[in-house]
Amino acid sequence: MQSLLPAPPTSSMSLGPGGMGQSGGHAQSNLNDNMGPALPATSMMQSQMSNVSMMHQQSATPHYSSAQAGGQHYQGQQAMGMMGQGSQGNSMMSQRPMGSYRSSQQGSAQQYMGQDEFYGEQYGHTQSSSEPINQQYYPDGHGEYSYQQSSYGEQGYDRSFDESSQHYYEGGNSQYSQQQAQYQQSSGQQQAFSQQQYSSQQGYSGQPQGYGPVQGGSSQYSQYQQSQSQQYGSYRSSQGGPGAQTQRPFSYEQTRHFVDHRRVKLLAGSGGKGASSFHSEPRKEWGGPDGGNGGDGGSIIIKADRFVKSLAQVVPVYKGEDGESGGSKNCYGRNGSPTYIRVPLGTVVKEQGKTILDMTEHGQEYLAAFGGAGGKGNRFFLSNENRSPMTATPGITGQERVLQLELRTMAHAGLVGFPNAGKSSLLRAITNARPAVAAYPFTTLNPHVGIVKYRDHEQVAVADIPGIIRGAHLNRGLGISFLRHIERCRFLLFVLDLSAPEPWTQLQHLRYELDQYEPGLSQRPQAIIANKMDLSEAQEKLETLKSNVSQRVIPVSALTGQNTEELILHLRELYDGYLQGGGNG
Ligand SMILES: Nc1nc2c(ncn2[C@@H]2O[C@H](COP(=O)(O)OP(=O)(O)OP(=O)(O)O)[C@@H](O)[C@H]2O)c(=O)[nH]1
Ligand SMILES: [Mg+2]
Repeated sequence: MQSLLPAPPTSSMSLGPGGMGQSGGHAQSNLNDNMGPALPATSMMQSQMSNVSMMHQQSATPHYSSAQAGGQHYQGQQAMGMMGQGSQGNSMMSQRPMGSYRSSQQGSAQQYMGQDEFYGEQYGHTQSSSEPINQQYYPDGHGEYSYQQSSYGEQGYDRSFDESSQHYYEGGNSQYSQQQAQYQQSSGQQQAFSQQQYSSQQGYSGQPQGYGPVQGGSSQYSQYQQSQSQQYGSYRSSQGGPGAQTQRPFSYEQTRHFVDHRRVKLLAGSGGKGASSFHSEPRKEWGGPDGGNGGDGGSIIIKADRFVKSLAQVVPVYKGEDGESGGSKNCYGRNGSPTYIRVPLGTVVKEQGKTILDMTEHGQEYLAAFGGAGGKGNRFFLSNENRSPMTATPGITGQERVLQLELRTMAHAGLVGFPNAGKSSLLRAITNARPAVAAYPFTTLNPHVGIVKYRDHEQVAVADIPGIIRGAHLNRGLGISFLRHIERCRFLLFVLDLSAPEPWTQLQHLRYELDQYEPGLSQRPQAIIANKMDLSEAQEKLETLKSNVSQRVIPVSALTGQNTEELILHLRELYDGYLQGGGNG
């Protein structure tokens, strides 16, 4: 069994773009093979490219140089970070005039790098480090922000620019970034571009504010703040209780981009109308009806894509392309092209609360809304009885649906514990995943997935999810919305903090919260991990803990790496048990 121990952990993944997972693409296929039918291809798609920052900059260049909008997005987000400092937002801008700074940039790639430098100036941090050690700069949660920033380049690796540019802004953030980009730009030409980009990329309409010419920084900004706070008002209510609001600074909502549920309205394209016309040419006055049929409307298709990490880029409304109208001379209208909604693997499609489909395989498609059939031209109605039909029918309206999309992380094992128990530290200790670690609660805001690789090439995916606290099922803390991510985990690793006064009560509370979310969830195959064994008081508590629980307790120290081998081996035992059980139970 000892030979199964991995050498050093070599691969990892991060679910959210905020993660710093480092697995290469090749690891994905291996894991997919091992995940069994219940866990196909899942978390693999969620892996991210290695984040050597110099490589980011290099490889980000083609992306950004090909689309200027990227620079604008990024600018907007940087500006958000600054504004996250509270009232410093404006004053910082005055320290460094953004307009002239931007206008001196020659291309988007340079803008990107320039901002990096600018960011470094402001915060004393650059993206040159692959470690998410930003907490030293942002003890109040800005670490998460900068962390997400550093993963920006990673996004560019494995997705088209459009996807990555939309990815970072949940709800109104994209609007915000556009406005901010506009705000920062002094050139009228650039402003025009920004407006155009907005309408074409985001497809929003009726958002008057922020689209006119810049009227002066402060008024524009205050206008923004109003709309932004409204947008986030609704977001907060769906995400977390009052605890969540007080725990995180304002920038948390601004920069949060991992989205695991979306409600989408789908309006498939309507069919084009049929034409009514008659052929006419010299010496052939009554040439008969020649009105062509209209084209069919474009359908809307949901497609699972392993390169998509979250539902952040899914917009609230999708409108399919309408079919073209038929024309004279028997010309048929063109069919509307299908519209694709790309979603991560593990997305569950629901309608009115009922699960319709589970998107678990890369490339899997679901035709969610049918386009309407095109109308018939008058040629269609030609018959022996009626030699000159005038009738032409309009196209049929496309199907309309409202669906809920829910992302559920797919991993073999889920780390469950109170905030600060050391879940992220543990994931770092046993895999190469690099979730942020800090001494304040709720450091982790998105699920992260790391891979434990064994010498026989088996791979076990371990998910780190945000901390759960007592009353989480009543939406305290970050609530239990994240529990949906461990719903699919085949086994649970309860991480207990042995520096807490009574770690065993933590265990009871965790089990209770899990069962409140889904009865029986806490009964999955599990191990209890007694973390922080390096502390002096831990040994004594370990004995009490062992006497209080019947399950196996594995004492470890995520900080020093002490006894993590036992954990890795036990993980493998659980995994083997899962495979023997058919791989789906
Ligand atoms: N002494 C000691 N400290 C630890 C150990 N593991 C984690 N810590 C510290 O505990 C604090 C919290 O660690 P995290 O890994 O961020 O905890 P978490 O469970 O991921 O926290 P949330 O993300 O907030 O839920 C950090 O300051 C770690 O350095 C350990 O084994 N020993
Ligand atoms: Mg954490």
